[in-house]
Amino acid sequence: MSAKLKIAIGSDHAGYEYKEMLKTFLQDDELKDFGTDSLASVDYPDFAHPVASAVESGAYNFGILVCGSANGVAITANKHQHIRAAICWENEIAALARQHNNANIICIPARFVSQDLAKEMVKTFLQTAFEGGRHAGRVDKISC
Ligand SMILES: O=C(CO)[C@H](O)[C@H](O)[C@H](O)COP(=O)(O)O
Repeated sequence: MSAKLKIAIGSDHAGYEYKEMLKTFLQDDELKDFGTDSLASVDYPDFAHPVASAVESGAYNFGILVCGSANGVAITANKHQHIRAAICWENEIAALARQHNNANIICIPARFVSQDLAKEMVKTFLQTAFEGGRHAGRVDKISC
């Protein structure tokens, strides 16, 4: 039996419905929802920063962020020193984000992918290991 993952999740209004759907999908994991809590218009940094901080602190294994294009939440999360937030729009990209980049936050563009694909990508992201090897030195060089 594998250990429960601790996952931080957040979205803006554009990602709210996907976030709620993913919470149901991931009900067997330990999930903390950092908001938003409705479809009312909000500012994505107000939710991306708390999710990134939660993962950066080590309290959570992974983060999931959802907004319209995923650009806003990814740009925000990647301001954090130990965060590697990857925008994913195909399942293979979600796998590569883990295998090659050791990404710790998946950023989903709710306005451009289906809910089924979002679920598939999240499952892949959470279940795929970092390959290390030649990728480890490259990932180490990201921080400046
Ligand atoms: O990446 C984003 C912002 O840079 C997101 O796609 C936001 O969800 C989007 O900008 C929200 O747009 P809206 O017109 O305010 O709904």
